[in-house]
Amino acid sequence: MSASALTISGVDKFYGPIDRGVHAVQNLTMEIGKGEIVALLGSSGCGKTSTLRMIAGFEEVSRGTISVAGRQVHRLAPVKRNVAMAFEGYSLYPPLTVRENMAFALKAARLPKSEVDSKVASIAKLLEIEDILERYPSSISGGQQQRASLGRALIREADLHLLDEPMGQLEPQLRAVLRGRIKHFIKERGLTAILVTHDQTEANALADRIAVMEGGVLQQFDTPDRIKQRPANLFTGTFVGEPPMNVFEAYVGMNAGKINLRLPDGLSLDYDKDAFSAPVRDELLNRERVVIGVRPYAVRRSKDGVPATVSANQWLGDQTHIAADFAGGSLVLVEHDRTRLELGAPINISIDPKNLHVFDQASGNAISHGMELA
Ligand SMILES: Nc1ncnc2c1ncn2[C@@H]1O[C@H](COP(=O)(O)OP(=O)(O)OP(=O)(O)O)[C@@H](O)[C@H]1O
Repeated sequence: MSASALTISGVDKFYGPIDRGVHAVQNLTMEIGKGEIVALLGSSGCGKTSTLRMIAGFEEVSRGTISVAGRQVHRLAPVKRNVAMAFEGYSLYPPLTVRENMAFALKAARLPKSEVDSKVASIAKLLEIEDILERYPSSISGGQQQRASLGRALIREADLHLLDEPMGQLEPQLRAVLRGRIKHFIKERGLTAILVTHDQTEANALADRIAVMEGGVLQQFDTPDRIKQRPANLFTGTFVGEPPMNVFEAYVGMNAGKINLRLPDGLSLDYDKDAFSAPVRDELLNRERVVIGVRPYAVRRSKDGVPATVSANQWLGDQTHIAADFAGGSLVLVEHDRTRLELGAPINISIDPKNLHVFDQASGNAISHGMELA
């Protein structure tokens, strides 16, 4: 990795007294390289905004340290951190026009007027807000305010750009266009950006690495592909990916030379011993119970598979989502063709062992992904 743009070490955030208040962020440690785009992804209340606000300096750190570009900043005022932030609540200066809001930091840094004008013009074009530059924040829509706030952050030269739900108010089409442009803008200039989002499409599209958070705890910090292919635990496995990963509890056994994963309702997935690598096989056979997971795209129908009953069937225009009652629960499979299956129809499903994710039943931590140990 290139030089560190941000180092967070053992950071805790309590709202209220330390060790007694709300423990919003728990022992967070992460390092972000210069030029990286990182998404903090998680559901509401997972601690992502608290993390961003501690980096910016709008919330105090209860414990631990934060360094930006090699300089400890967690005790400094926000203006001393050389960090630019676009806020979810926009926080534009009401008495200033959109142009003045965007130019504010550049003027304060005494950049020549011609340079300020050309920077404002190019970012306004990028964000499609050229027509509202002379308007005041109170007279523009929420989506326009959001883009103005984003422009005000991106225009600055800073060690770190923090973007809090930067496109939450925008329509899907505009959001998709801007995502591409913003990523290009950030990469072209070698900026380092951290964005907070609960939208995994946004995280996948923009970020080099995604930090998945839940309950104030960092669950996994990795590339989008690795998070999909090698989820660290049941939480990331089921949180990231659409439709979500199917999961079932299973008893592990060995019968007639086969490894059996016994599911509720007397069903069993049976695999040749050699279907798994020796280390994975050993880990499996060392346990009585596990949780198995399979992505809906990896479930196949096959004549000699395990029986299930269709409970829903939806054609989405480019793929079919089939839900089936299976092993005392529900299983979703995705097929690329238009599949005509009546509700209540019997099907048989099979799961290739290379697509099987296995998790520890007690901790939820991943044991194996296909052939490889986690
Ligand atoms: N000022 C505050 N006082 C007390 N508790 C707070 C405060 N701000 C946040 N919290 C709590 O801290 C936890 C983390 O909140 P945070 O806003 O960081 O989560 P988030 O993942 O960004 O959520 P959202 O997506 O809804 O903004 C939540 O339980 C929240 O209720």
